[in-house]
Amino acid sequence: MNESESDNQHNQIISMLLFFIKYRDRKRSRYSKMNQEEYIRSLFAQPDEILADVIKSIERQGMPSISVSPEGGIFLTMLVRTANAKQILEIGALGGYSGICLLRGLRGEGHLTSLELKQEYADLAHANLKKAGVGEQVTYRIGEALDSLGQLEREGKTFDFFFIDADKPNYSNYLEHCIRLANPGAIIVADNVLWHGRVYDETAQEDSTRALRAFNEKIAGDSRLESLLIPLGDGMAMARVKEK
Ligand SMILES: C[S@@+](CC[C@H](N)C(=O)[O-])C[C@H]1O[C@@H](n2cnc3c(N)ncnc32)[C@H](O)[C@@H]1O
Repeated sequence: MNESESDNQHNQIISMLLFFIKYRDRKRSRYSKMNQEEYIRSLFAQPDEILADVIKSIERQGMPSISVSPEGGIFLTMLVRTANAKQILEIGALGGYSGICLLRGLRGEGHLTSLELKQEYADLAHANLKKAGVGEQVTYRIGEALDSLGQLEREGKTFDFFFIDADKPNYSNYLEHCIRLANPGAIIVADNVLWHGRVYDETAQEDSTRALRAFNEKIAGDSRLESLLIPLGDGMAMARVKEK
């Protein structure tokens, strides 16, 4: 072996060793820099083209990026399916992300009534639900959700599943309406109830924080409900309306 061949062989061995060390370290550090949310998401939230397009459409329209988290969306689908819900009420549509997740949980027949303040948001949500193949199973009611809820009560409508995800100061009012509109055994879910940890930071006293604290106390203590707060995403409160 001449000098240049020996150098070549030496370089090849070094490259193989470096490759081995890099591969070993990558395997070791797969999870090391993840937080709890990223860990859960990496395992359970599979790439989803339909939902990714919803997020892109929201950004394109300059709307706020405040859809439910991917794992929260999966949870909604599973809950609707497990509850065997047929009639669903959503408060806060935005671009339709949660609407798609809720409708995915239906076993065929069923309907989503979605309350949204802004016509242009409901229009985008409806377009996205149509693209997802569930556009026929939704009705949007535009305006203040409290007005729409009163209207639904006057019409004698009832629901099996509720998702509260709109203005935080009204969460307790929304809960009261949902209980009145609930079929026995109905499920009520509300998003963002940990409010990035502010609800248990007693120095945090903004209106939304105080309202969410009051909501958590109400849903935890209401004798008409069985309830729990699940630390998923930004916190999801969940309750089952007891049979009377
Ligand atoms: C957090 S976003 C909803 C996100 C949506 N649930 C999702 O995950 O795809 C809140 C939505 O509630 C709507 N909203 C806010 N205040 C409202 C009100 N008083 N009545 C009805 N909708 C309201 C907003 O316009 C916004 O679209």
